[in-house]
Amino acid sequence: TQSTRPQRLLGAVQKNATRGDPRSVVKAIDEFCRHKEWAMNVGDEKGCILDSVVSELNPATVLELGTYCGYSTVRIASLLPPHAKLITLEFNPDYAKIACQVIAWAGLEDKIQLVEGSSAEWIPKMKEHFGVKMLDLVFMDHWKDDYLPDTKLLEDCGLLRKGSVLLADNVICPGSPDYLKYVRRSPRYKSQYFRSHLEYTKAEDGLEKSVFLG
Ligand SMILES: CNc1ncnc2c1ncn2[C@@H]1O[C@H](/C=C/CNC(=O)c2cc(-c3ccc(F)cc3)cc(O)c2O)[C@@H](O)[C@H]1O
Ligand SMILES: [Mg+2]
Repeated sequence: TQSTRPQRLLGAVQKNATRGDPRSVVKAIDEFCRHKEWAMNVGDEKGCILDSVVSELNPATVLELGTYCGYSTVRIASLLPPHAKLITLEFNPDYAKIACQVIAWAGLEDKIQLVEGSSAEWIPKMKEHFGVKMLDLVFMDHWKDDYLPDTKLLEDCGLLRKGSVLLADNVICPGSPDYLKYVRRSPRYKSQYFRSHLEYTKAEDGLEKSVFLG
């Protein structure tokens, strides 16, 4: 049977990256996507912006919405302090299976909790099920129409505190206009646009960083 693109991406990681070396996993995926097959990872250019936001924040608890193949999961987790935790939600079982193996290859299983399920189902369970008190960082990279409803759900579930950071990918391409309007107009957020390019292309895209003001 034909392999899928995520399966071929995993193959590139297992062939070219060193087990236990997260940066080599990130590099192997970027090479694969730049020279073999494009895939919707945040990529190396926006990835550097992601790295700087994570490093500056030094978060103890991170939530990622939309694991896909685990590229940004590995990228974020490789920068977390020793006891920090990253919970990543992915509702496509085939993608979750690939991401799980990418995360294992990077040797980051201890920092990452991959949950197979939807944001709508699991955001309300964060506190009781994972013992999460507050989220220091949320990286949004799932369906773009769900950025806004899920942000409201995070607020309603009391998961954001003064200083919590929402970092959203693709606010230009494919775009999430309703989300952008909301965080830029709301007095409860201080929002900032980091201009960049759509992964592995010259098209404009960017990340929006929004600090919750409480
Ligand atoms: C709604 N709740 C959800 N809960 C859990 N997982 C969810 C999810 N929604 C989606 N997912 C998962 O996240 C991932 C979805 C990502 C959606 N991303 C995009 O569409 C996207 C698309 C592009 C893109 C840009 C230009 C273009 F021409 C074609 C594609 C670039 C990106 O960086 C993207 O992130 C999948 O793995 C999906 O199964
Ligand atoms: Mg994206």
